Amino acid sequence: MAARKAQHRQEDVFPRIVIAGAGRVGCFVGGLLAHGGHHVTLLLRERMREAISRNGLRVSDFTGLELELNSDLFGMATDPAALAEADVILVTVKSGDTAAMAEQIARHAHKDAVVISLQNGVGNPGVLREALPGRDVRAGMVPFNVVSRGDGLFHRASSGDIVIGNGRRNWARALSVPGLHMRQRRKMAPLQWGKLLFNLNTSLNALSGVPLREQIARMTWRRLMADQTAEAISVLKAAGIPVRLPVPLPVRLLPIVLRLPTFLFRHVARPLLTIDPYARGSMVEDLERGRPTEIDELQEMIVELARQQGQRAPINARVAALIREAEAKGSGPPQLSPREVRG
Ligand SMILES: NC(=O)C1=CN([C@@H]2O[C@H](COP(=O)(O)OP(=O)(O)OC[C@H]3O[C@@H](n4cnc5c(N)ncnc54)[C@H](OP(=O)(O)O)[C@@H]3O)[C@@H](O)[C@H]2O)C=CC1
Ligand SMILES: CC(C)(CO)C(=O)C(=O)O
Repeated sequence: MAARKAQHRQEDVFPRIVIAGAGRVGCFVGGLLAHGGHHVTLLLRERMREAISRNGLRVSDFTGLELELNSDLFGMATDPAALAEADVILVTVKSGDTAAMAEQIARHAHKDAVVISLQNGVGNPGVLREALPGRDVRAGMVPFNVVSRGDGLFHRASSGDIVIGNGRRNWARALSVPGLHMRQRRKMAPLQWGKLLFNLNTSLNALSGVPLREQIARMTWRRLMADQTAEAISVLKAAGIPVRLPVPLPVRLLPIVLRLPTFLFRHVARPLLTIDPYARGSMVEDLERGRPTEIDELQEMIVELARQQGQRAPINARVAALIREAEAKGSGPPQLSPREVRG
């Protein structure tokens, strides 16, 4: 009994964290947690393990933070059996890999491990919960952008704190470390939908191939973003889905702010969000690497909801079709202009 209590106390102070699917978000978050003193194992693909073994793991961010992690500060594993040691599992695979990762968690992880989805899209926590009945599975929302700058360097290119669903234990407090802050929230769904509204631009960014900051600075792109967002907001409203943006701005004002002239837009957006020149949406790399994108979790969700409401969502449908075309071609971001995207 005393030994069990002591073990629990150990886990409270030093939880063992496994990053399930360490790519950009996973290596950045895992790197900072390890630097902050946590016991971290990156569960990752062999090609990622090799790259990190060769170059080391480095993390940087838009504030100028730069860290080089000693290899003895974190573990790496390509075998999902590594999940067995976890007290906390942070799921950072793309949505198409969630079901397979959930199966691996069900097979290897102990039942008390908390499972937190740090993914985009509103469906992933449900996929995890279905495969992991009775376990503490929480939704999470990562508002910031992480890019791989090569040679084991994972760079956070925009601002915002991670938000996770609440539960028996305040894991947000336990997992906050210098450079990485997390908050808990009771109702995650409105925030996940709000992040989805932001992520509709991730698809536009992949179609343009332009750095995110440059794209947002262009009025013609912002008008398209505004029209696409307004269409999605109207669909979500008709479906009765509450939405909360990841920045302190009422949802209905988002299209209005996007349509402001550039000098005014900058003035309004600056206190809400910092984006540095490295930022590129997470779908760009999917197209570059010929991998399936997360379009089913983004524009396709809006198109399907519109269909259910007897509405149409032509801009979202057009963007989804263009992404599918680019996926099928396999030759990377098609570098379309806003006019070409509108068709
Ligand atoms: N990057 C960003 O800026 C942001 C991303 N997000 C979201 O976070 C999630 C992760 O995105 P991101 O980090 O960009 O994606 P990445 O593709 O960079 O990382 C996911 C990694 O998981 C690996 N993987 C998949 N299945 C397994 C498995 N069973 N075992 C081990 N490794 C596995 C993938 O390998 P392989 O490719 O070989 O399958 C890949 O290396 C997505 O939902 C994304 O939308 C949210 C906010 C920002
Ligand atoms: C860049 C960001 C933060 C918003 O588009 C993102 O979530 C992504 O790239 O997937």
